[in-house]
Amino acid sequence: MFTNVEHIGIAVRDLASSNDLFSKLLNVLPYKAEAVEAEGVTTSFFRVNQTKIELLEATTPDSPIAKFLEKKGEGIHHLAFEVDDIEAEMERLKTEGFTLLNEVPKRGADNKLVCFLHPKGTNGVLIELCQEIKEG
Ligand SMILES: CC[C@H](C(=O)O)C(=O)SCCNC(=O)CCNC(=O)[C@H](O)C(C)(C)COP(=O)(O)OP(=O)(O)OC[C@H]1O[C@@H](n2cnc3c(N)ncnc32)[C@H](O)[C@@H]1OP(=O)(O)O
Ligand SMILES: [Co+2]
Repeated sequence: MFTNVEHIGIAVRDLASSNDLFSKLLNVLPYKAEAVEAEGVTTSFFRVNQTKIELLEATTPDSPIAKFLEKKGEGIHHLAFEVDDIEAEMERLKTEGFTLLNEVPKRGADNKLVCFLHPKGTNGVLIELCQEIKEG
């Protein structure tokens, strides 16, 4: 089940200057910075009540963020939803005809397991599913 919008992903060229900009805009400081090597990104997270903003800077030229910036410039990159059971949702969405970009949940930032859906099948919006990794 989709439970809420987990974060809005924004592709930026320079994390330091975008951190300053979003700190001024939101009047809060980022609560976390985290590199996700497998994605070739460094992320910075802001929280506004229940909503999170994830700023993403590319760390490799072949990163999805680098390609996005090349093609579209800075801007909203993806919409992430929290799900209660990512494997069940991936199965359901596959049955519904959505294209999964990874067949197995992969480790994301901010202690999550994630899966992405191809934007071609979601009206041009890159969708990310996130499930909190419960320690223990
Ligand atoms: C996981 C860590 C962190 C987290 O929250 O935990 C993240 O969120 S990391 C975020 C970065 N990682 C990803 O985005 C992984 C999933 N993305 C991909 O697999 C690719 O970026 C993909 C398949 C969406 C696009 O791949 P690529 O750019 O190589 O292909 P094309 O350029 O041919 O694009 C195909 C088609 O899709 C359009 N496109 C690309 N990116 C986006 C986007 N972010 N939103 C909407 N549409 C997008 C692109 O324009 C092409 O359309 P066309 O009409 O053919 O131009
Ligand atoms: Co994300």
